[in-house]
Amino acid sequence: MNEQIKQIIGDSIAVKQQLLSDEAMMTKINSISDLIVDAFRAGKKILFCGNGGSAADAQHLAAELSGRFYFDRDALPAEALHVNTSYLTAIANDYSFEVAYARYIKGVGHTGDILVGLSTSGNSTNIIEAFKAAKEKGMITIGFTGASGGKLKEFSDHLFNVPSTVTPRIQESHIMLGHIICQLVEERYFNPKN
Ligand SMILES: O=C(CO)[C@@H](O)[C@H](O)[C@H](O)[C@H](O)COP(=O)(O)O
Ligand SMILES: [Zn+2]
Repeated sequence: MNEQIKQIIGDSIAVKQQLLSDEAMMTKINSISDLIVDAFRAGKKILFCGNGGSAADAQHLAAELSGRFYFDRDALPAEALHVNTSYLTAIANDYSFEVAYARYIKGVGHTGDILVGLSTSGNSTNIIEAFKAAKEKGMITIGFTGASGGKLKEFSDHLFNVPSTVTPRIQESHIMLGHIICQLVEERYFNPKN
């Protein structure tokens, strides 16, 4: 029993250890954080989307920015696309779940806005459709996926493909990467004097 638990924790650490030793990953985290800061300075917003646990990650990360993270400061324009359940259930019921996020992007997306999609497989159709709609709107797309990147790779301007094929292990690294980016964005945008 304890061995199984240790195995799972070890597997999660091993994925993060790979990220830790990936210098290109450090560079990418830095440059994406700057890209998001630049977008906010230009009056743009960031949207997040995902399914299941990744929907939870999407709203978690959006709230770090729209709320507060490490210190008190003004809100940043960030939201997750699934949080309006009346919208989501109506569109899923009247059209299809596949188009729910894409339709929202068509309504609110503008050139230079950023769309972050979290999909461990990289193959969730509603996320891919959202990325296609975002590209048509001139938005910047950032994919968070598993090792292969799946179909989302093709539609991602920037890709964080975590080196694992196991959904929960990938998600655990997604939220770590997302937290790091939110911290860097908050520090760089507000430049606290401490
Ligand atoms: O949280 C988990 C598994 O850890 C699940 O809810 C998981 O997110 C769902 O099965 C998703 O539908 C998987 O979609 P995706 O990551 O392949 O886009
Ligand atoms: Zn989960």
